[in-house]
Amino acid sequence: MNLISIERRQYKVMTDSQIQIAAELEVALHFDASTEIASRIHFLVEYARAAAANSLVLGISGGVDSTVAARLCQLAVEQLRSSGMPIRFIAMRLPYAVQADQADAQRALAFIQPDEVLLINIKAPADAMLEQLKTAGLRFNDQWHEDFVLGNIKARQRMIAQYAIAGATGGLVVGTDHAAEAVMGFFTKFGDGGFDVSPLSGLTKRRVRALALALGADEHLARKVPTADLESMRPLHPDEAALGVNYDAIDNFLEGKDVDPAAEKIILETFRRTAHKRALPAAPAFPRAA
Ligand SMILES: Nc1ncnc2c1ncn2[C@@H]1O[C@H](COP(=O)(O)OP(=O)(O)OC[C@H]2O[C@@H]([n+]3cccc(C(=O)O)c3)[C@H](O)[C@@H]2O)[C@@H](O)[C@H]1O
Ligand SMILES: Nc1ncnc2c1ncn2[C@@H]1O[C@H](COP(=O)(O)OP(=O)(O)OP(=O)(O)O)[C@@H](O)[C@H]1O
Ligand SMILES: [Mg+2]
Repeated sequence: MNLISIERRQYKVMTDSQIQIAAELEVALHFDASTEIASRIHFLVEYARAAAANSLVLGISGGVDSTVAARLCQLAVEQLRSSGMPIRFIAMRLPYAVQADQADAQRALAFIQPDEVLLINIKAPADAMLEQLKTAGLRFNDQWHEDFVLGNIKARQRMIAQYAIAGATGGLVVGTDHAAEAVMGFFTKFGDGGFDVSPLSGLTKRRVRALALALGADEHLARKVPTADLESMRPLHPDEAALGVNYDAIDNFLEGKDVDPAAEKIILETFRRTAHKRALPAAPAFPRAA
């Protein structure tokens, strides 16, 4: 069988929804880790040059997404500096008190080798906001509800810290969103969903892990269990438990492979429900003057 017929056969089993969503999220049919690394560094280099940015800024959690995005940033700024542009990569540690997997964040920093590391503890400002909301009269259904609301405040507090540093240094905030999170709307709107450049766009989770390994990260970082780690009542709660479907199924869906019908149903329902998170703010459509 030649290459063309293999490709056609793979494409043929994709459902209409798979084709439409993979196209919307720009998931490539083919993947080669070293080509992806080169093109994503090239993107960061060209964008930062055109924007005349003095810095790239990104939070480092110890998870594989920020590990990969950060290493791409560091390699991009090194390339820019070698061509005479003064730009640095600022890695931000943004724990809420002491994070349970802080050793992994240190391990990630050792791998990334960022120009600069800034540590901001987000507990005090996040707690202060929650307290003010409660003082103003906000009531929660139960402790889980309160913890969930605080979780999104934490994600937005991290966004505030990153934009403060980017604003003060003439830099750009880097995001870690990729297709496997985007399809599920699994991010906090204007929290970790708020950024200027998105070097992992279009990748599935297994492709992010492949980039990690190709960049030289160790197996522990590359294979780490994904966690938003936003809930104080459930530290390191795995994304897959929260999503109700595993990343293998999400990746298979996006890469046009066979997916269990129950998993596909969850993915499609979640994709539709979270459309607003991938869109510009809703606005009235006024008829245009002729
Ligand atoms: N139809 C609609 N049209 C326009 N806007 C709409 C809307 N429905 C809700 N909204 C707005 O969207 C808000 C809800 O969205 P949002 O605030 O994001 O909150 P929400 O989607 O409820 O929660 C965020 C989810 O993402 C997860 N997360 C967050 C951060 C990082 C990660 C990770 O993977 O590491 C995961 C987190 O665990 C949680 O499950 C509403 O409060 C409302 O303001
Ligand atoms: N404790 C933290 N310190 C600094 N940045 C954080 C922290 N927690 C989350 N972030 C930022 O929010 C982003 C979104 O979190 P997310 O959990 O999706 O990614 P990750 O932790 O890098 O990888 P994974 O999804 O595999 O856990 C991170 O990539 C990182 O930039
Ligand atoms: Mg994480």
